[in-house]
Amino acid sequence: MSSLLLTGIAELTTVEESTGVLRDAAVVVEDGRFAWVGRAQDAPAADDARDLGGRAALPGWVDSHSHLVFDGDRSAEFEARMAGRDYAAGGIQVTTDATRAADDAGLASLLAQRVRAASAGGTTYLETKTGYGLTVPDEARSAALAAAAVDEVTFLGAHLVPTGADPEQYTQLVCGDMLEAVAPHARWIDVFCERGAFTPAQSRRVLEAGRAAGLGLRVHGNQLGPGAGVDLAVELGAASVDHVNHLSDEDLARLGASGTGAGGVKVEGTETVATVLPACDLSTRAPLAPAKRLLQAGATIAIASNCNPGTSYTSSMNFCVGTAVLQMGLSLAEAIEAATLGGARALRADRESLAAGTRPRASGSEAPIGRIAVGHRADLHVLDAPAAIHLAYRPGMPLTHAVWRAGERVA
Ligand SMILES: N=CN[C@@H](CCC(=O)O)C(=O)O
Ligand SMILES: [Zn+2]
Repeated sequence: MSSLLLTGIAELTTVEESTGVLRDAAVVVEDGRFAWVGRAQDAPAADDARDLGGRAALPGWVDSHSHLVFDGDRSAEFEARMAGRDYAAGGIQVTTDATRAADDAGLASLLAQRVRAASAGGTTYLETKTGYGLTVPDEARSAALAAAAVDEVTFLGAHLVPTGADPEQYTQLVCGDMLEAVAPHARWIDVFCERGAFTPAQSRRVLEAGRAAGLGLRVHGNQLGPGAGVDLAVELGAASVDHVNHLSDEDLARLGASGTGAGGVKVEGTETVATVLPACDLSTRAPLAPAKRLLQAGATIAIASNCNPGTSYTSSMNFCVGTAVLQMGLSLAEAIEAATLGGARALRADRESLAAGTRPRASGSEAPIGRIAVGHRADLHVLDAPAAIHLAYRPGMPLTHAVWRAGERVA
């Protein structure tokens, strides 16, 4: 396999403690992984070389929360929200009806377009969820399509109790036949633990059933109001609890104690990551998740797009990171780490070997992601700017210049 030397990197944000931010840097890529990282003046020879022209580079974004398998349009719902209506979970049914009506080829094509758009925006590792099928065959179809298109698949049959269904019977279906049909395509199970969706008791049943089937746990929690999502996620050892807009002091303390920051568990790979979704908070006019306070409490945080047609119709991680800096009060370094290594931690993909009993990733790749370090997957995002702070300094500008995923140029 030939090696590639990339030089002309004015600023390289490695998200790796030992190297930090390097000026006048270079990397060597070989066999889909970083083989060398350092100052350009010290770079070894390689088979090919390319000069990036004095640009900034950073790890590819790890988008650990999206819902990309859907059809239909909900722009009218969004417009009504901008005119003052509140967001309610019930809108999920509108997308579910349109998704069920789509044929396999049409749905696969919509998904492929969305994955391409994410990739063109610097995302090199992508999770997506089911949750707009809500019948056994429709959820299995969504999971199978997702497994062919993204790196990580999450079963979210517990997204909404479909119209006309009995909540207890539907929860039973999710934990039984639906889980059995979807599990072969998925690595994770998730539940929307919220008023209007699933109660804490139903959520616990779903998560415990998923765990018994060998899936890792994720939770949508504390989005629309205070609730039991965080408590449940930490108690059951979920890899991530997402949204986290409405947190009590106890919730902050729980997430702090289960994170790898000051006073936290310090055992990487066991933390419950708090995933914040800045674009969703803007689109629903929700109070922004307290990302800075979570960090101060010792929590590990991730930033993700939550791309979906109801609450966050963007896969732009550049936008999410810029917003986290501008609106959530994170420093640039904190925001970049949350959108790269934080996402990798939320997917337990920041280390080489998978924990015993964990299912393989849909992408089949086992190289660690989220940092620019020797041995890590060569996921590189090059900006059309000399420094990464341009992500917040010039919000909304087309700053992605080039993207390498596992050593292959994808944008
Ligand atoms: N909150 C639950 N699910 C999605 C929204 C789904 C929808 O409204 O279609 C979310 O993460 O925001
Ligand atoms: Zn979501």
